[in-house]
Amino acid sequence: MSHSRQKLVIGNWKMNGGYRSAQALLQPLVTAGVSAVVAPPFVYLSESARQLAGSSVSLAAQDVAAEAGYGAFTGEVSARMLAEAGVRYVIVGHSERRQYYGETDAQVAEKSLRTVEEGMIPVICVGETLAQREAGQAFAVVSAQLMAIADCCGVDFLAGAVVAYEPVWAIGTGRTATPDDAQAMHAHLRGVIAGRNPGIAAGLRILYGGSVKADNAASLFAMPDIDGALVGGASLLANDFLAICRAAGL
Ligand SMILES: O=C(CO)COP(=O)(O)O
Repeated sequence: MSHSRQKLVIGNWKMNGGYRSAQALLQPLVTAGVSAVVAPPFVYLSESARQLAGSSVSLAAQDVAAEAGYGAFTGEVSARMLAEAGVRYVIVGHSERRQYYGETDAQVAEKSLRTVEEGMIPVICVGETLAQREAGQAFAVVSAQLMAIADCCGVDFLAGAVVAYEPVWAIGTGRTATPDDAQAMHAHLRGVIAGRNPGIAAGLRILYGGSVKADNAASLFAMPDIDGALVGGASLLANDFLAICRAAGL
């Protein structure tokens, strides 16, 4: 059974931007009327929401607190605050958070739950390291990361989520997974979810991330199980990001 999934392209600015460049990156997207999603750093979210009001561009946050509501958690930003600021998607479990800040699958699951509780959509990131790929463990590692979320939150939870496959060795390295390699992983993940619930698997959007550029986006998007992209470096170049959105038909 074929299932039409709307493509999704998210620009993850990471810890980049600057107040002026944030404005300069958003304006061409607004003018172009493209249905893209951008994830600026927390401090730019409110101002970005004002700039994007009435446009087809949506906002994502790069992380969220695992704790709900408000409370004494210095330095944390809660899902409720993000929702109030006009955020629609939240990136959770990015490999940089897992690697540098020790985020666990359990924390990623909690953050995903908080996101949905506040009416937003979690973008759950999974991906293997180069050592894991070379050891032939890529499929096992990545499906375990995804199933940890499904086990904790329930597989039905994925109906309101997006998954991003980002092989760690392809992030910021210029070394993109080949469309065939990415497709193989996406099909594997969809198959694992289908084992629990075929309907949810068919509707689940699985994005690819890792050195997606204007010149390789179309070949990735042509793959049947690649439903869009989570773009890092190229999302900081307005024309390149726009070209990637266009390649997705947005
Ligand atoms: O980590 C990424 C997006 O979240 C990918 O980053 P690059 O596109 O810079 O490789």
